[in-house]
Amino acid sequence: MVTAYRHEPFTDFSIEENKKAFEDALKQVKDELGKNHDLLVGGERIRTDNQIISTNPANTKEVVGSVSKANQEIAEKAVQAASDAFESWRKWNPAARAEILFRAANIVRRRKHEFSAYLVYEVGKPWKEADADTAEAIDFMEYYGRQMLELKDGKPVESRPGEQNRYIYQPTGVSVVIPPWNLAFAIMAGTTIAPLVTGNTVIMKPASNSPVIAAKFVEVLEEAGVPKGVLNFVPGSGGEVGDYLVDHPKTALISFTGSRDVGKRIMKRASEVQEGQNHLKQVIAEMGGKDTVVVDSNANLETAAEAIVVSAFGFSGQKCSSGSRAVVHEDVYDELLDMVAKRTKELTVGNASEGNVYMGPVVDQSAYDKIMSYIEIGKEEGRLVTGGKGDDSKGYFIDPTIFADLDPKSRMQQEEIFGPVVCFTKAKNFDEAIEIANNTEYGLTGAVISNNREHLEIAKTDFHVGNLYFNRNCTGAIVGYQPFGGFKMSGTDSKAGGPDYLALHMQAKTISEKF
Ligand SMILES: NC(=O)c1ccc[n+]([C@@H]2O[C@H](COP(=O)([O-])OP(=O)(O)OC[C@H]3O[C@@H](n4cnc5c(N)ncnc54)[C@H](O)[C@@H]3O)[C@@H](O)[C@H]2O)c1
Ligand SMILES: N[C@@H](CCC=O)C(=O)O
Repeated sequence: MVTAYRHEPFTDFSIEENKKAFEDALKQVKDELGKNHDLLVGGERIRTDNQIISTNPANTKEVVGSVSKANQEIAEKAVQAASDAFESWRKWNPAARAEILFRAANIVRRRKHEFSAYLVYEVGKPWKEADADTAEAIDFMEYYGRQMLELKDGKPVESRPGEQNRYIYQPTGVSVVIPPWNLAFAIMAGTTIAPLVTGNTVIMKPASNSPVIAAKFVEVLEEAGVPKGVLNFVPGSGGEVGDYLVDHPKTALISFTGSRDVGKRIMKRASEVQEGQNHLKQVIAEMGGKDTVVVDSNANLETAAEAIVVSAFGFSGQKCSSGSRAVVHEDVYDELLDMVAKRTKELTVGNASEGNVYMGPVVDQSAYDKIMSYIEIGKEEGRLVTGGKGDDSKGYFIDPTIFADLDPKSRMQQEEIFGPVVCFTKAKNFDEAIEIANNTEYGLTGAVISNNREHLEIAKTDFHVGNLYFNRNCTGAIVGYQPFGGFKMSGTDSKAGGPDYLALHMQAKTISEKF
């Protein structure tokens, strides 16, 4: 019997002992930085001349580690290894596969701050965000392990006299897992272990900004007992290795999380049936967001201000769930804008490996340049209220930025910026606010801050997002509590961390016998 699932508690860094433990972990990891990490194919470690160098975005001179880079030849070996290993792994007792996840969860739990410290160095996470990312990775292992135990004998269907019917799940095959860099541990881990625990074999191609944390997790899964060939670790360029793996005729399942454009490309390529391929590929594609916090006329404005700041600036706005739009009833617009600006000016920005801060850097030069160019667009399309400055001399720092008075159709209110920028738009009434909230191509998260029950009921049916939050921020879904995934161009609504997720990695089979 396993214990009931409960999400991993977050660390309270206001407690001196916790703060000290985290500082110790940062020191320990600092001493380890710069190591080489190998590829893993068929259980064999491979070191290549071509390396991905991962650096700290808060201090670009600091090398976090180097990771061997695969080419198409190595990718091909990985597919063959995964295909061979599938023949035995698919027959493993699902409970034994789940036990590997429980073991892995405990390995990570025992070294929790160490993994979070890697996230601080590799993607510039503030402590709280790093701690939440590691906690979510643990949650995925604990939750999916338990989900597999529930699904292992299939689901009940009716039988009739003289006829017995069964409905069971079987693994799909070779799975290609392509995670993003932002929830660098949680999403990478969750999307890797879901196909594994359901009996598929995996080729994981990490994001190039976060390959070291992925390499560390691969080590954990090996230690926990994942057999050779079942998990293959193949860092490489999206265009070269990513396309190759997506196109491969032996690929049965693709689990992608990332931007809309790459997601669309993968969907299109995966639908092409290749020579020698006698199946259709299953694709999970979770993509971007342009998420809105709607504030009603009778809202508690303290709650609203807090929700907007947390949604917009948590992890520097680099979450698909980030609330980059605030749509506010005209009666409270000016007052709320002032409150949000005041809070925003108090936020601390800096290098989280040197001390705890609210916001770290953005992830790389190209993200920095893109966000700064949106800030210029914002100055033309709206009114700069606070922020707007950046400094990339040591790391990629951008001040938390607010623009006001944006047209709902402006580029700032339509395009995913993926940085610490929130744009305010005024609405005449609640209906108009929901209409504006729905007017992008995305449909991932949204929040409504209101004390009007009727309006909340309207939002339940009319606010078209996969994750809708009332009187709170629109980020931070917890595994097993708020299954996560979006509508429209935000993706396939797979609901990671939810009860339907594992089934997407399997094929349901009906067996009917006449006696
Ligand atoms: N909906 C969600 O659950 C969710 C979660 C996190 C991030 N995101 C989205 O992810 C984006 C940020 O992440 P990102 O910058 O890593 O996204 P990205 O699309 O640039 O990259 C995601 C992954 O795809 C790989 N890739 C790139 N080109 C590829 C190709 N041609 N074939 C195969 N793989 C390829 C990358 O190497 C990376 O591993 C944002 O748009 C964000 O909203 C969505
Ligand atoms: N699941 C995360 C977002 C993942 C995307 O970046 C959240 O709910 O904030």
